[in-house]
Amino acid sequence: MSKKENPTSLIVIFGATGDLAKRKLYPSIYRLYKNGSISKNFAVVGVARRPLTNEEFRSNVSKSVSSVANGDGNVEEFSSHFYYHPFDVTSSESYQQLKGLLGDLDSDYETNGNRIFYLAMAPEFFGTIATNLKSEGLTETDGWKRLVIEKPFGHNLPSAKDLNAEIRQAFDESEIYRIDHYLGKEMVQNIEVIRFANALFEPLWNNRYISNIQITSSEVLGVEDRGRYYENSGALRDMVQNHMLQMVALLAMEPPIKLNPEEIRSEKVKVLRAMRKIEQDDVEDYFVRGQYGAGFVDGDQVQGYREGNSVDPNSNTETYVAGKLLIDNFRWAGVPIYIRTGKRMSEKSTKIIVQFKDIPMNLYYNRGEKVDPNLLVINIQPEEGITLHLNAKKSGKDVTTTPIKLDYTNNCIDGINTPEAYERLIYDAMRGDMTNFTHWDEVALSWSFIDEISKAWENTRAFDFPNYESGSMGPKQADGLLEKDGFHWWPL
Ligand SMILES: NC(=O)C1=CN([C@@H]2O[C@H](COP(=O)(O)OP(=O)(O)OC[C@H]3O[C@@H](n4cnc5c(N)ncnc54)[C@H](OP(=O)(O)O)[C@@H]3O)[C@@H](O)[C@H]2O)C=CC1
Ligand SMILES: O=C1O[C@H](COP(=O)(O)O)[C@@H](O)[C@H](O)[C@H]1O
Repeated sequence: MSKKENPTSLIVIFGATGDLAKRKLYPSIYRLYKNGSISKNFAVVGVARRPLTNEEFRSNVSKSVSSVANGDGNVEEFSSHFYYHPFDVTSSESYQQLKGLLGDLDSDYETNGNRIFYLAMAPEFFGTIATNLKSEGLTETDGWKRLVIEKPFGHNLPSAKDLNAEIRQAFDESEIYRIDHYLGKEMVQNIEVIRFANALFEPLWNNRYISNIQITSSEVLGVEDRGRYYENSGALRDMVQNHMLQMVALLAMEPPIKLNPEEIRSEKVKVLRAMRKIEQDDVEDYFVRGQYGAGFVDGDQVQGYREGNSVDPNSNTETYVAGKLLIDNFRWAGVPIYIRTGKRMSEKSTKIIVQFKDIPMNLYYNRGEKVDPNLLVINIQPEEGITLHLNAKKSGKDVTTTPIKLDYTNNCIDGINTPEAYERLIYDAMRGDMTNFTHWDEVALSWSFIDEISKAWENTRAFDFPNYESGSMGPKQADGLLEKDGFHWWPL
């Protein structure tokens, strides 16, 4: 990993007029620029088809960073580093002109030939772009070259393998940065620290003391205008294959011998390998799917998934998934990890709840008192922090118990302004730190787990769809998953 703190580079963004570039990438690069994390020796080249001049492009970039710039006077200076190069990425001839532009900018901005190619476009273009970058000589540079790839990385294991083989013709694995933006979130990165820097937790982090783990990532928004993409994806591919399984891997991995990308990835891979594969015939016992119908969100009536743009009125696509995962290794045998994620739920929230086993004998039972289990809650978003649920004595003369909470909230501490996930990840890609990007082995193992479930769901219609109302916490059947093991989703 490079130790350089102010990296210099050209960043070529394919998909420069798209939603992701405008909403996430430009504001993140601006924040890096504003807080001095990247040197002034950088330039960004935007690629997309629509005809824009450099001036029009810069003005669009300025608009998209205005919400994070808060009226700062440096937005124009920032936007002056942006260049626009319109072409259709499927036409190989246009890459030669781009090559010329990059050569000029390399010398104008003294970027030492360092290049990031950021693919923020529909995945069907990923392979073509990588191939053309190589065949047209854009990857021949005096500095380093890196390919940053957005999700989804394939649609299933065979297509992911094909894509990987295609991009590996042009880039080495050590140059491929597969984005999973959850790995850039402050509290997802904190999982390792909470586990490995606290004597209080690490000795208890196993099947002797933990009864189950629950990971919930709920969204209030529906599928909006992404119906075309989502119809081919569903919640399983959109959220579980990547973000949810990455959180599982971080929660369950063994302590790495060193905090370097290779060692961390190797431990995550072992977790994914140990995850019990679910055969198609058994999917119903472990997974529940849902699709939202009409309902109310913040008091407003909203339509169901099937009424959305570019969605089949009889769609079989799931907008909600709950599942029970088992990791068959020494540490985790017998501890279910429940996951759930969905759109149009009652709140936007991502949380991990670690439920500890009950104490061997409850001295307070005799008095008819129930003692709650200890819970460690890792709040990923919107609040960032941890809450520890304990039991203590209720104030007064009698010895009775009361649940108490120890809370740590990042957002409440003055001066803490945690970087956006994309801000961190772009910075890491510029510094050459691959820790928070997914290695091919992780992608492949995740797909091989997910493929069995998606095959089972594609082969059987969900006759009860839509089976949850917009604004609810998902289908009732998801409660059954935990109830049969004697647990329930914690409503925290
Ligand atoms: N939007 C989001 O919040 C998220 C997006 N992603 C991923 O990021 C990627 C981009 O998503 P998003 O920004 O939403 O997509 P958009 O549809 O908003 O943008 C697509 C971009 O690709 C350009 N484009 C399309 N076809 C061509 C072509 N043949 N040649 C050159 N440019 C082309 C479009 O510009 P033009 O029409 O001018 O050619 C546009 O700039 C996808 O892989 C998506 O899965 C991942 C997580 C979140
Ligand atoms: O990757 C994706 O993530 C978002 C949810 O991300 P978050 O950071 O807002 O939790 C999800 O809406 C989208 O469908 C999916 O593609």
